[in-house]
Amino acid sequence: MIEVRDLKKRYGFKKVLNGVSFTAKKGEITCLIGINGTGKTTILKSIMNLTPLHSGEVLIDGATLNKHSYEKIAYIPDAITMLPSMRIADAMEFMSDFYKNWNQERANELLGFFKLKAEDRISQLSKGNTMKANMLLGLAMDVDYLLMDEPFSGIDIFSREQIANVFTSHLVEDRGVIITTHELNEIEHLIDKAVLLDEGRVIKEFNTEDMREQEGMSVVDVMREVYNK
Ligand SMILES: Nc1ncnc2c1ncn2[C@@H]1O[C@H](COP(=O)(O)OP(=O)(O)OP(=O)(O)O)[C@@H](O)[C@H]1O
Repeated sequence: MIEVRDLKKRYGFKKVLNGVSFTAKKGEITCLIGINGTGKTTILKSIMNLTPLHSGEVLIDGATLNKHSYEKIAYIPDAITMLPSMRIADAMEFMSDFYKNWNQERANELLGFFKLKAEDRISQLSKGNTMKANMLLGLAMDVDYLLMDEPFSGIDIFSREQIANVFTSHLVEDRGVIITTHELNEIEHLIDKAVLLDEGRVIKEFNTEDMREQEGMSVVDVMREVYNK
């Protein structure tokens, strides 16, 4: 389980995280939801220790972040970090050289799943295919937890559906996923837990199935209730 405890973060004088706490379990998809600028990316970067925190802590399977944590967790940012001149095959080779938990077999399977060609150059990929290549590089890692920042942002409905399908496939299996979004349409049915954020705070955290069964409310219903106040 990933436990995020009372994260506080400022950029200069601007408070971005005002005491964020939530948990994300293995085998579940946890979705961080909030409008632009609420701090979703900052939370993911904090979990990965990519940005210094003012206070708070993150525990991965009960332990504070240490060098072994990175063998358990992969971060898929909202833009591909490989050089545009690289072919997808070069990017895969780079990952294989760099990370010992790179799984080439899964990477090859993901190529087929996303209908990508290994010989294509990153600079020549469409936006949707760039996002799929980006996801491939993260999903092919043998890790217990995946953090995905806005995987559906700005891409067409067919690519969004294709990416959504990956969540129900064995390629995600029983891993723990934290995903951020400000649009829920394609993934509402996939998520196990919703964490609603506003101005750097968690304003509601709930299990989506329980909410449906006990209150008869979808995630979008809860969002309308919470954000339209
Ligand atoms: N490096 C930085 N320096 C200063 N301010 C920053 C920096 N990075 C982010 N911010 C500010 O912190 C706030 C939270 O940003 P963050 O990217 O975490 O939000 P977000 O919820 O992921 O937004 P989006 O949905 O647009 O991706 C924003 O107001 C943003 O302008």
